[in-house]
Order: sequence, then C-alpha cells, then structure tokens
Amino acid sequence: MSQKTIIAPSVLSADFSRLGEEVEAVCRAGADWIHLDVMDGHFVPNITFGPPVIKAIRNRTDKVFDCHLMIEPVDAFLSAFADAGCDIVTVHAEATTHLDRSLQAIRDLGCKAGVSLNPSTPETVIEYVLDRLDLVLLMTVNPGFGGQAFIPAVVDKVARIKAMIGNRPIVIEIDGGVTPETAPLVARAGADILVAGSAVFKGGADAYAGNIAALRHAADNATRPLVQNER
Ligand SMILES: O=C(CO)[C@H](O)[C@H](O)COP(=O)(O)O
Repeated sequence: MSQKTIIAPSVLSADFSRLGEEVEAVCRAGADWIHLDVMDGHFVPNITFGPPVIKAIRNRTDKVFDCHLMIEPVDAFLSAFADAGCDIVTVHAEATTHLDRSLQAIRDLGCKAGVSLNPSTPETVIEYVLDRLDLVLLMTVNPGFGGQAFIPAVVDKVARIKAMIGNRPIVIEIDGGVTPETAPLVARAGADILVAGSAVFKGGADAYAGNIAALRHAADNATRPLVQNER
C-alpha cells in the first residue's frame, strides 16, 4: 500500500524549551511536514511564537514548514514569515478583509498560499479565490488551543470543498482533534494532510513514530480501494 496522507505534527504540543530537538525528533519519527501555529492573542485567545522562533528552528530539517497564521491583521507580517523560511503560509479568511490580495502577496513572496476556515465559516468564502490557492486548511476545532475535541460537522464541508476544487492543484488540510479515530472521517471526505498536536506528541519522543504511524495507517486504510483476490 503506497503512502497517501501527509502527516504534519503541530509543534504547539511540543516542549517549547527544546523546540529544535522536538522538530528533529518528529522528523526522525516520520513526519512529512512541520506545522507551525502562530497565534496573536487577538484573532485567537492565545499567544505562541513568531518569525524569530521559526527562523531559529529552520535549520533543524529540510521538511516543509507549514505556517498557520492565526493573526489579525496579517498582511504586514507575511514577508517576515517568508523570510523566516516558511514554505506554505496560510491566512484565515476571517482575519483578512482582502483575501484575494493576501493570497497574491503570499505567492509574490515565493511561498505556497493557503486559506484557513473556522468551523462555522462556510466554504463559499473561497469560491472566487480558487485560482490563487494552493491549500485549504479546515479547522475542526475553534482555533487557539491544542487538545480540543474534533467537531464532526466539518466533515461535510471537507467533501463540499473537495467537489468545489475539482481538478485544481489545491490540497485540503485538516487541523484540530485529529486522532486515529477521527482521521478516517476526514480522509474519506477528501483530506490530503492531517495536522496533529496532541496525538503526535503524547507519550514522549519514544512514542512519536508509533503515534505518526497510527494516524497514517488510520487515514490511508480508510481510503484504500477494496482489492479483489489479494494474496
Ligand atoms: O491550530 C491549532 C489550534 O488552533 C492546532 O494545530 C490544533 O488544535 C492541533 O492540536 P490538537 O491536535 O491537539 O487538536
């Protein structure tokens, strides 16, 4: 069975006092991307880190740095995140008045452009920016904290966005409450990338490889076509 689902550990659940080592540990354990949750205490009720911290850990791995900006305003800070070494920069549709302009600015900086939608935000907000998009990040918790329960109502939105995307080269990422139990629901609906904090970092470094493998197995098994006459 070939690997399909990309697993992106969120360093929100890492030990911040050893962030560089934690990034190296999850990469050794099989992480595909590193997900960076940037929070400002304004758009979301929590504060994490910004470009200097991202820049400081950039040399720990060559893996994709997938940056999720939960900040408002956002446009003035995009270049700092590109300069820090982010490969993908995702803005919240709810945090920018001019979504089309923000997405174009991200591409102009040489990064892939993503948009994130809160659980209650309808998919129609991206209808007219599909040509500017590389990634859609669907929040399956209300953003701000790790360790929250998955909101199942978002699963239908995943499927609707999958249909809206059609053949465009846009990937769908899911973030919040992703576990081996919830991963199959979003994988079946069309998710390409799973962000997971608690489910990856639980149990300490010795558990990371097993935790990542469990997520990947759960997602990929859910989408595996039935094979006839398998020997
Ligand atoms: O963006 C986030 C919160 O705003 C986190 O990435 C997300 O919640 C991951 O944490 P967990 O897997 O523990 O739910």
